[in-house]
Amino acid sequence: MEIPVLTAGVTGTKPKMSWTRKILLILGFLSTLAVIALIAVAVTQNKPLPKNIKYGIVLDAGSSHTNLYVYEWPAEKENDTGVVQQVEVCKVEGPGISGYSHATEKAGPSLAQCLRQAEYVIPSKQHQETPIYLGATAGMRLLSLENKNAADKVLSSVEKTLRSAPFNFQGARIISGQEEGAYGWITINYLLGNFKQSGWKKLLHSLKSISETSGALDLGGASTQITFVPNELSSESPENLLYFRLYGKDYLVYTHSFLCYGKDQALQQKLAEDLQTMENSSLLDPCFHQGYQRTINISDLFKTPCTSAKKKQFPFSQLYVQGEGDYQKCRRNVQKLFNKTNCPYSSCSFNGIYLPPLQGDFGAFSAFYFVMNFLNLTSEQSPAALDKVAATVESFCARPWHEVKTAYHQIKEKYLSEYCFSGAYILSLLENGYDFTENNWQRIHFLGKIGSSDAGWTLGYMLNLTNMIPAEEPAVPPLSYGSYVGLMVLCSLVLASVLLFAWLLFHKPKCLQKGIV
Ligand SMILES: Nc1ccn([C@@H]2O[C@H](COP(=O)(O)OP(=O)(O)O)[C@@H](O)[C@H]2O)c(=O)n1
Ligand SMILES: [Ca+2]
Repeated sequence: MEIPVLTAGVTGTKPKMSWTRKILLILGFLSTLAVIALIAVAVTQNKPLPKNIKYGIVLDAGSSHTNLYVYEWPAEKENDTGVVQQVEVCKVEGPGISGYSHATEKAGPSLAQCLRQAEYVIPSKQHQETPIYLGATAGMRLLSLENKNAADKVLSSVEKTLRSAPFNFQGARIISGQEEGAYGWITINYLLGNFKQSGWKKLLHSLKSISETSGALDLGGASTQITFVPNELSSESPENLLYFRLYGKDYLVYTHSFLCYGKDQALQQKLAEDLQTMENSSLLDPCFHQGYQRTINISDLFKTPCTSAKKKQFPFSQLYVQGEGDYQKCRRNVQKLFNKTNCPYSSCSFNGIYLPPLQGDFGAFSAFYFVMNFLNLTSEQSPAALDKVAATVESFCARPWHEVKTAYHQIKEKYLSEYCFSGAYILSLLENGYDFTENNWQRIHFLGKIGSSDAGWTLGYMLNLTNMIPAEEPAVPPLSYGSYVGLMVLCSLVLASVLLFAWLLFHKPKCLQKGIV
């Protein structure tokens, strides 16, 4: 059988390629190469680089104990919002540093174990560049009022120990109540992302010229702070007003710190007040559980500047406290700590201190959280109404001490015995002191942590001292690096397709010609 020979069009010599076809072919080849190169660049450049992490340490020297916090953040993003987070907290054994007034040289060494813990958490090659700060709060404020010399010695001892640690020592000092309030407010708003204004929120805010921040309520052992942005600007009491410019926005913040109104000093005040009308040494106390007993040295009760004005001669040296477990009576008892009679301003909290009308949501942390969390009253999903909170404290106070002790045997007796008083005190402070009502009660959010970081003043303090909160919004390129590369690849693909299409259009290859395909 003869095999048909296809000879049509074949002349024996190769057909000459036209110059336009050649250029198109070269262009097509080059754009394919460019696309491959761009994709390769996109893939390799977007691989996560090894993270460059920075660290900072803050010690919160509170009246009851000291906590050491380690924070970390990516070095490149120092000025962004919400990038700093807590990676470690270490609770120092023993009392707060103000508790070393009779053995001041022991204050510093008490911090050694937590410093070693920080050395372990932070890579050794970064120890030298890691700043370390210590801020002391109301316990040291009181000690310095009572015995300035002892307070100075405690701070020197603490400084000596911190200088001997391998970190970059930046100072150990007593912070003011104003700073404590302000830094607590900065911390929670930074962690809640309230300073960051992106997308529609930014547009909405610039239209309405508002910026929603959350107020801060901090309850310690020796002082308590209230800080928020009031609705109307008033210069009635300038010492309570602070001005901040953060991320391109102005904030006028009201703050006040009540020394002696932390929950431990408030209890001392209450007992000192009770003593004034006592004829013998035994006190039936409605703020402790029935069956609970405690003996208190009267001289200890009047040592603190919070009670010294009530000091007088008593015919007994010890006070025998017997629990009665009566919440209503306790509330009436505690309420006396808030003097509402004189107010030289348009409105006051108590003791003649200016307080503008409450505004917005509040984050309540430290002992506000510890106590409410113990009483199971911190659920964010179904926040309890004020009457439910009062009923819960009331029924807890009514439980006999032996029952409470058995039910919560894992909790230290000192803490456990005072939750009834603390619950009543918190309600009295918020209701009688600050005038929270059933209408705005649910705007209080009891928070322990936000993300991985504890709510408290320490983070705000570090952000401020390391200049990590810029006054102006950092200029950011309109596109992220990834989006830029992506867009480049897309453009090249479009270009390549256009070229290919042009080539097909002007130089129809045979396979596309009618009749063949
Ligand atoms: N787990 C905890 C830890 C502390 N606390 C209390 O929280 C308060 C912390 O106050 P603090 O030591 O920071 O004192 P300030 O210097 O802030 O007034 C103290 O009254 C502690 O007893 C608590 O109730 N439960
Ligand atoms: Ca505190």
